[in-house]
Amino acid sequence: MKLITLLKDISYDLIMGQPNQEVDSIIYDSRIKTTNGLFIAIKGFSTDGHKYIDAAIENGAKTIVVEDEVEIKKEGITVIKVDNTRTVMARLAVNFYDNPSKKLSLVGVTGTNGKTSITFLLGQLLEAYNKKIGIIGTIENRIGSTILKSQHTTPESADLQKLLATMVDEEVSHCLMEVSSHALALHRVDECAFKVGMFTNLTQDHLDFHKTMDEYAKAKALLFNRCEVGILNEDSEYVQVMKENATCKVITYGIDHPADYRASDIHITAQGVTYTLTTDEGTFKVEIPIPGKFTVYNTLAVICAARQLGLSMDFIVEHLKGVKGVPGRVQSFTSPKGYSVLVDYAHTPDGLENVLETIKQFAKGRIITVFGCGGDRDNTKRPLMGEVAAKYSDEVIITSDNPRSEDPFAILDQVEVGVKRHQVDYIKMEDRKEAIYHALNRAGKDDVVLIAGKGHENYQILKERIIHFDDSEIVRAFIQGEE
Ligand SMILES: CC(=O)N[C@H]1[C@@H](OP(=O)(O)OP(=O)(O)OC[C@H]2O[C@@H](n3ccc(=O)[nH]c3=O)[C@H](O)[C@@H]2O)O[C@H](CO)[C@@H](O)[C@@H]1O[C@H](C)C(=O)N[C@@H](C)C(=O)N[C@H](CCC(=O)O)C(=O)O
Ligand SMILES: Nc1ncnc2c1ncn2[C@@H]1O[C@H](COP(=O)(O)OP(=O)(O)OP(=O)(O)O)[C@@H](O)[C@H]1O
Ligand SMILES: N[C@H](CCC[C@H](N)C(=O)O)C(=O)O
Ligand SMILES: [Mg+2]
Repeated sequence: MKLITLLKDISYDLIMGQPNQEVDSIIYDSRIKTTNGLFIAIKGFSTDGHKYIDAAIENGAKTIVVEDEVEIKKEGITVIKVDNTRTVMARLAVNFYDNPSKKLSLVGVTGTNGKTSITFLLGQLLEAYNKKIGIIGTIENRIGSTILKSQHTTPESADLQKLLATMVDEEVSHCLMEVSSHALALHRVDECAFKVGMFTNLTQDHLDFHKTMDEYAKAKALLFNRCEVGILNEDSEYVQVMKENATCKVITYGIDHPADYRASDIHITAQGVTYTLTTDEGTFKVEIPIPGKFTVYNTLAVICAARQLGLSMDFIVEHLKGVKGVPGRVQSFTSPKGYSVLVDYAHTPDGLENVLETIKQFAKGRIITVFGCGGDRDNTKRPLMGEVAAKYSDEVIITSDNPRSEDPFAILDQVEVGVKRHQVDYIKMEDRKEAIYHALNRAGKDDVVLIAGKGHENYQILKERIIHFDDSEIVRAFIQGEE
């Protein structure tokens, strides 16, 4: 494609070279080899892409897009200067891939917790309705039955538009995408046309990045400027921020407050939830084989979205009865010794509180919680998660999550500060496998062991390397050894 075609709707200065330059790919990482690549220099949090322009040219880039003045010695290079390379990257990618989000029904889900769960549940309903779906999110990216590895919950704009274009080529009719607050703030989803946007909830996380809850909420609210219909949780204390910023039609769901889709008469057991749904279409009995009050919220959102996408209420209610749980979300195992184990992805104070509240409702014995907190992430959530774990558990084992570049023992100490706020038996065991074994060895009949924080993850990110690590695999092997 010619550079001049790509620059449609972008204001820029041509610093050197020629606008008819051929462009065969859009990249933001100099380490990628190209023939006629267009390299965009992004000022990041750890480094500045402008430093890698020579490396990008060495690897085949012929066009460079910059924010700063740069000196380029090599001949035959075209340089374009713009005000903001992140926003321009999104526009260039949309032009390069011919605006793929307009060619399918794009559903975006934002909120602190529940995004993955909602995309998986809605995906199951749409597949039952014979639609070919795409998923973009934390666990994986998926095109029909083809699974692709995901690096981020929401990809960078250039990668995202490429993925959406592949979905269009593969005749995907609906793409269900998790939209993280980082993605909204860092312009990864700029220029995407969402048919439906969904808001789950907003509780503490990512304050290392957003600094305040208000800034975090405002980032989430950006989604509701980009969609046709916004589906909002009326029970969230941040729903007003979403509404104030929404330029789309709004539909609400909730339990505690009047809403367009409202659940009442809720029953929660270890096997699942049932509730009565009231909408302007009437009253419906809903049954879902996944436990947790959050399952009520997640399915209310899913039902609203499915109605917007044209599925009938009868179809939705019938198929929700048979949905499969989401990998690593309240995934349960039973030991022949009579205790049960839940592997769950709760990694925020609210997520952990929700899953522990659910366990409390059905646990006949003691609750033993094994968890930790990720490194290089919001460190203010660590004592809060410790406090929640101690409040609901009979025993707490503080261990490592993904320590990343941090000292794992220091993270355990920060969690301990919160654990100490309640009277509870606790121990710190840095090695996560040992910690899980310790918990399982101590569990007796009717006890429930919660292993939280890593859910579906099959790796552990340490300072120097990433190792294979899978909570479910460890639990399964341990329980098999008891048979
Ligand atoms: C805060 C954040 O999101 N940072 C992401 C961002 O980094 P950045 O823009 O600061 O980039 P940088 O590393 O400083 O580099 C600047 C530029 O130089 C380029 N570069 C760098 C080195 C080189 O040799 N050549 C080169 O060209 C880089 O490609 C980049 O374009 O862009 C990078 C490239 O895509 C990401 O790897 C990086 O993710 C970091 C590692 C990260 O951990 N992000 C997490 C927090 C994240 O995004 N999480 C959200 C939410 C999770 C959730 O709650 O669901 C997600 O959507 O996954
Ligand atoms: N609606 C909800 N409200 C509160 N907690 C929830 C909700 N749904 C799920 N959870 C809890 O949060 C954990 C994470 O859920 P899920 O993976 O669906 O969230 P997410 O928004 O995709 O998270 P991430 O930010 O990591 O992408 C679950 O394992 C469960 O314990
Ligand atoms: N999407 C979240 C996931 C956290 C999962 C937890 N296991 C961790 O590594 O902190 C994040 O990137 O903050
Ligand atoms: Mg997710």
